[in-house]
Amino acid sequence: MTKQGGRYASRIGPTGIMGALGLLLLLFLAACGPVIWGADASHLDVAAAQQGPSARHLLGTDSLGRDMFARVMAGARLSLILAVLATALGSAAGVLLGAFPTVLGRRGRRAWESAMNTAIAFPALLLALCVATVAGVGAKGAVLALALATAPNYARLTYTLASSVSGSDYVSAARMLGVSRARLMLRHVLPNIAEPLIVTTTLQVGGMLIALSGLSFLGLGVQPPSYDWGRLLSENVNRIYTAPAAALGPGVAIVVAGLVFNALGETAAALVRDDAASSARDARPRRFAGARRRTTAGGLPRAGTTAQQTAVPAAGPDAYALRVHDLRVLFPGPAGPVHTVRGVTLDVRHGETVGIVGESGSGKTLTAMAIAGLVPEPGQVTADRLEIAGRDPGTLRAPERRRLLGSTTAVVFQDPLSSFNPALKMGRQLTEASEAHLGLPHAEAIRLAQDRLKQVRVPSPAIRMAQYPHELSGGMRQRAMIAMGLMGKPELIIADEPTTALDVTVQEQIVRLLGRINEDTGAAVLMISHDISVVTSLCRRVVVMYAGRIVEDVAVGSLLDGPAHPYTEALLAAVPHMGNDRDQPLATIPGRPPQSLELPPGCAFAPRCRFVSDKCRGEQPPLEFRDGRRVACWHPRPPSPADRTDTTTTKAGPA
Ligand SMILES: Nc1ncnc2c1ncn2[C@@H]1O[C@H](COP(=O)(O)OP(=O)(O)OP(=O)(O)O)[C@@H](O)[C@H]1O
Repeated sequence: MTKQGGRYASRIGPTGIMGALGLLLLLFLAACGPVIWGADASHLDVAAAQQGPSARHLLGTDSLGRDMFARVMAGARLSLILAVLATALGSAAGVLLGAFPTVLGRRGRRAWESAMNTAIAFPALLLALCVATVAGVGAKGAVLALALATAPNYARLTYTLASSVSGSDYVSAARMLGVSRARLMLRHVLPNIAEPLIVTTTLQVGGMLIALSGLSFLGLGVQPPSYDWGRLLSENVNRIYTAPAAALGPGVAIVVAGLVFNALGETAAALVRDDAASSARDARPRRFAGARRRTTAGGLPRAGTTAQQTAVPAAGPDAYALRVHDLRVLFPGPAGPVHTVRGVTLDVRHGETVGIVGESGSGKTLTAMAIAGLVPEPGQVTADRLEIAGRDPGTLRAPERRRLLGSTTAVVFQDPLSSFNPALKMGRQLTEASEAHLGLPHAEAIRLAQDRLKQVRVPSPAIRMAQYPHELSGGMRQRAMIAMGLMGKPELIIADEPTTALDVTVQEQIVRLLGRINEDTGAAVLMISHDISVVTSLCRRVVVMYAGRIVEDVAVGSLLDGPAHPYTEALLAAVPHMGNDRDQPLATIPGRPPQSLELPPGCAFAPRCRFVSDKCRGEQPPLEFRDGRRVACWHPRPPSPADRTDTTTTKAGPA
């Protein structure tokens, strides 16, 4: 037995072993029951009618003298086949129905949810009885009725599971590569929800067997001369006090078979739970694993409000990899709309490296996700202008938009593990977009993927492509994610905290890799980080965000000479460096960033700023171009450090 096989066997436990043995017995009965006992089961012997148990007739005989034991054994085949058939039909219809909303818009999904909730609220057995009566009394009608009655439950389960998976980074990554909705569902969502669906289906077979027996018992299922356990029970139940064995035989068979399927389902569920727990343990060192990321569908910007901020200096129309003017993202909330990104204007030239920095919650990620069309619902995105590589994705039809984003933009997410589909090998994920968009033959797509992996210095690309994401180290996965972005010809690489989940040495390698790709391919890089020192090591320009707005946009050289916004100054002062006096506590920024719902009327940084004036509290400063940078402050700091005497930071005392 392999190591893996041994590990599973040791985790199956007594319930699983009983279930497995029971399943073998049921399979044997289904395959051989009618062959071995079929003749006895239908042999009429009126002289021996209605006998009690004896050595010849273990369970006695029925009213026509047929051997009840033989009938119970031979009846197993029809009982089991009908239960499996009804479960298969119900689950297949339910999964299809549950996957359907993924191709619907928001309104369509709402209507679907209401329809499903109504269908689920209707009692399943009552529905089955109605359908069985309408579809015709008999085995076919009973199977159809029960399949129809269980489909809505499956549909809702599939929908709920699919919705949770669609929020994961790897689905966003695949969406970003332009993978169509149907393909997303088939290759990325369904394989990852298969386990709970299989567990539910196994449990369902037992329930279905009991329900079908119930319909046969009521005379709505299997009709004579055919018989299943429910039918046998119904024919002999009137003798329960005189010859109980004849009635108890089929009853016990139903209960035992139900228990076998329950034991199998429970064992499968326990194995799935164990696997989930061990993957969670494996993932623990990745600091933010699972805490992220609200990126699923979400609209692309529509033209909306007027620009309120000063754009960066003019350049030719072809000079930009990205142009975004007055970008806004809001989420409807119980206390009114929550404005999370509030009028961001940002142009990135071809080949430029721009870093977005700011504390947690400043709107960095949502800005990037809005650009990539990945803001989760119910987020609403508007912009005066949004162009990637000179084209506005908002004006394109869905397939063209997918193609544009998939071929011109690459997104590197924070957690390299959650960015890949755990159910697919690396090779399939890397080649997917180029096969779908560029129409490359499979062999060529594989060659391209291997080239790209080499380009990002992943050793032995052919071996890596045959592995699953969890078999690669964190740094290697992040390189592979970058390679995946390079499968097209990206003009813009959006890297959302690409190093946060990695250890320090690997962080440095990834930052260097992004720099090299920028030089080699000329792709612009938009790097998001809360660590200003990581950004300055890669980027030539730094955009500082606070409370959903840009407060300073400055070249790295000028920034190191001296920041203009007190918030930028405070961020820089809070970076620990080798020159720090170890006896002194680290500098921190006093106070905390405002919540999106409680933004002050004036400058959002005012409550934490040492240079605050009445004007700051009352009026929001516009983002204005001055001294070669953009800054939103009523009291910008002098450009030269020599002119400064104050600091906005305080020293954190020892705990
Ligand atoms: N799906 C959502 N629904 C409602 N509010 C959201 C949603 N996603 C983000 N926000 C809010 O929007 C604001 C900006 O979030 P965003 O993730 O862009 O911040 P960030 O600067 O990237 O922070 P971090 O570094 O922690 O990721 C936060 O206040 C956050 O709570």
